[in-house]
Amino acid sequence: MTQAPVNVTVTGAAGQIGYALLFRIASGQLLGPDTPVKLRLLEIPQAVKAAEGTAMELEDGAFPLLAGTDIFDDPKQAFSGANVALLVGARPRTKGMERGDLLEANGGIFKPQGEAINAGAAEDIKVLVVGNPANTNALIAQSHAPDVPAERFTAMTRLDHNRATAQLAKKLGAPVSEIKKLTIWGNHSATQYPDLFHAEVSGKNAAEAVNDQKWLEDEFIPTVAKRGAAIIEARGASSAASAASAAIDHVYTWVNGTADGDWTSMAVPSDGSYGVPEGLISSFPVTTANGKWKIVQGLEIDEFSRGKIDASVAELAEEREAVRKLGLV
Ligand SMILES: NC(=O)c1ccc[n+]([C@@H]2O[C@H](COP(=O)([O-])OP(=O)(O)OC[C@H]3O[C@@H](n4cnc5c(N)ncnc54)[C@H](O)[C@@H]3O)[C@@H](O)[C@H]2O)c1
Ligand SMILES: O=C(O)C[C@H](O)C(=O)O
Repeated sequence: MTQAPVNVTVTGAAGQIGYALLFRIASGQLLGPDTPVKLRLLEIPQAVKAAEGTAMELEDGAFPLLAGTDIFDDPKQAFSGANVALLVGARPRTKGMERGDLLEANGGIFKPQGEAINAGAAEDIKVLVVGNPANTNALIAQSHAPDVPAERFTAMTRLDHNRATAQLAKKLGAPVSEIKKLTIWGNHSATQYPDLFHAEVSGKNAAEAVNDQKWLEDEFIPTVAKRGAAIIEARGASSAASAASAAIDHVYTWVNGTADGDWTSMAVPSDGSYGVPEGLISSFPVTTANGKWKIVQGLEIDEFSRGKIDASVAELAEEREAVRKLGLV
């Protein structure tokens, strides 16, 4: 190890995504094979013991890039000096819980975490929110970190992006590596819009290669948008390894850059591009370079896509209104 370790804070470390994520971070897949990492795990007090068990297993992995693991139940300590923060721990929806209750419960998590990031994270902090409702949780955290540049707060739609890539590859019998420029627009929810009209398969337009609007509308979009629910139905628990894998992809791409001629999907604070109200944390096509993301500009949006993007963005605006009323942003 030649460079100083990068501090990676992971919340919800004893949860199922945490279990799938931490070993991949320790093995170098989050930041690259030359970057040592120090893990800072945040859990609620009742789950600290389980997190300690995971830390023992991390030790037993003898990962050359893992410079240590510390466990906290206090956000201020966990985010102190953090260079990368993966906000995975969230309050799941339970029976009888309304959306407003869920937003309020998560406000109790993401407000203090935003404040802790503001108070003590490193200058170059990059935040990825995975815990649902991810876009609005990211907005809550970002609103409570006024000294951190807003663009450092992102939410995860990479899992949706990867799901859409896999579905398209299957439909066309093409390798996933041939699929480029796919976009998820909007919210990480059933209203999200996976866009094939700008995507390419082996250099050709994906929507033209599919040439089947019925499949696109009746199968592709609902399959991708409702995949999370389908996994819960099949597994009896929400996606974990694929979510962890997407979190790795999201941060790796943010830090190491998108390939020439390609882009990825990230939920980022809108600058008003494509008519998405400023400040909403909405998914866009983005390129990344030198640790910074940029929304891809100048794409033509046809009427069909416009309607789908507007519907998902309207849901994000409603969520923002709901958390505004709760005094959370
Ligand atoms: N954005 C996405 O694509 C995506 C995909 C899958 C899952 N998710 C979401 O990710 C979240 C985590 O999923 P999971 O399967 O790991 O859940 P889980 O219930 O297995 O684990 C969540 C962990 O978070 C911890 N936690 C709760 N409050 C916390 C707090 N204030 N600080 C620190 N830790 C806290 C819990 O103790 C628990 O260990 C859920 O909200 C889930 O809906 C998002
Ligand atoms: O946890 C969920 O509700 C689903 C999850 O966001 C997913 O997309 O798999």
